[in-house]
Amino acid sequence: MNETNLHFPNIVASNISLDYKVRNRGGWGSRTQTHTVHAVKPLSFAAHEGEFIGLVGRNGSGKSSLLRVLAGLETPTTGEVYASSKPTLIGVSAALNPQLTGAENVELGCLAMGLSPAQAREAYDRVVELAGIGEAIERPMATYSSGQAARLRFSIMLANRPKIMLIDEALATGDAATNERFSQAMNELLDNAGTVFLVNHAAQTIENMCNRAIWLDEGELIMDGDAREVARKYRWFAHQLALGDEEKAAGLLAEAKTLGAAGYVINREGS
Ligand SMILES: Nc1ncnc2c1ncn2[C@@H]1O[C@H](COP(=O)(O)OP(=O)(O)OP(=O)(O)O)[C@@H](O)[C@H]1O
Repeated sequence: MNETNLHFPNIVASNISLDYKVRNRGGWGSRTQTHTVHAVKPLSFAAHEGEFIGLVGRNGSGKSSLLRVLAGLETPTTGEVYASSKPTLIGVSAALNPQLTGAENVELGCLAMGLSPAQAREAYDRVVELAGIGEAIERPMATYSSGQAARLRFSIMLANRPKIMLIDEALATGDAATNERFSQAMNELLDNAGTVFLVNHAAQTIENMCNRAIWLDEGELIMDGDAREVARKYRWFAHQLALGDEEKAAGLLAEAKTLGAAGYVINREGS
């Protein structure tokens, strides 16, 4: 990615946070209590044209919640999101019908996303080729494996050529050839001044695909910077946790935080 292309922000998140109110049911005879989960703690960033941003963090760290706020599916508890066009969250807005064939769903999905019938017809071959599910395209979607369904859904969403795309784990299900095609499709989107957010548990995927990464832990923004640097630090942290060395992991987290977030977005533009 050419650094000089990184100019205009497509999304600005200003001091956004998200709390969920959760009702805890106690044991037999005890009263129901309500408590608050701080899924995303106040954070800010700007995401620019041409940026492919990976979100990393352990389970429950707030990655999906952040995507839902960016997509406008959750109202942030504090702060605001400004976007240059409506972000598309993969998997949510495709109103697909499991009783219909993949081919019929391509048509339905394209129309549901606002393409005209002529545009839907024009997009059809592109979508089917990108999904790469072969003859299964003529079978009802109810018969699809979860990977095939995810690939078709993903390809339909791309047919609309969204400028801001939010992807929650969708790529985890593809084989190497599919992922290669998806990566090409996304590079096209990035070259056309788009911005992509990708949640993926594999730090390696983030390192390979993204040019920037944000690391969340317990809803807090730990690091925001070069994908390679963030992914490597996160992987080392996760490795220590997996080994059961919580003290070392806590030290790495604290160190990453000091390298941290502040200034990355503002400084990198030289503005
Ligand atoms: N609808 C909800 N109601 C209440 N709490 C929720 C809800 N959705 C998520 N949470 C809580 O918010 C926190 C962040 O969850 P979130 O799904 O955003 O994490 P994540 O990083 O995407 O996790 P994972 O990697 O496991 O998918 C967790 O503590 C989770 O239990």
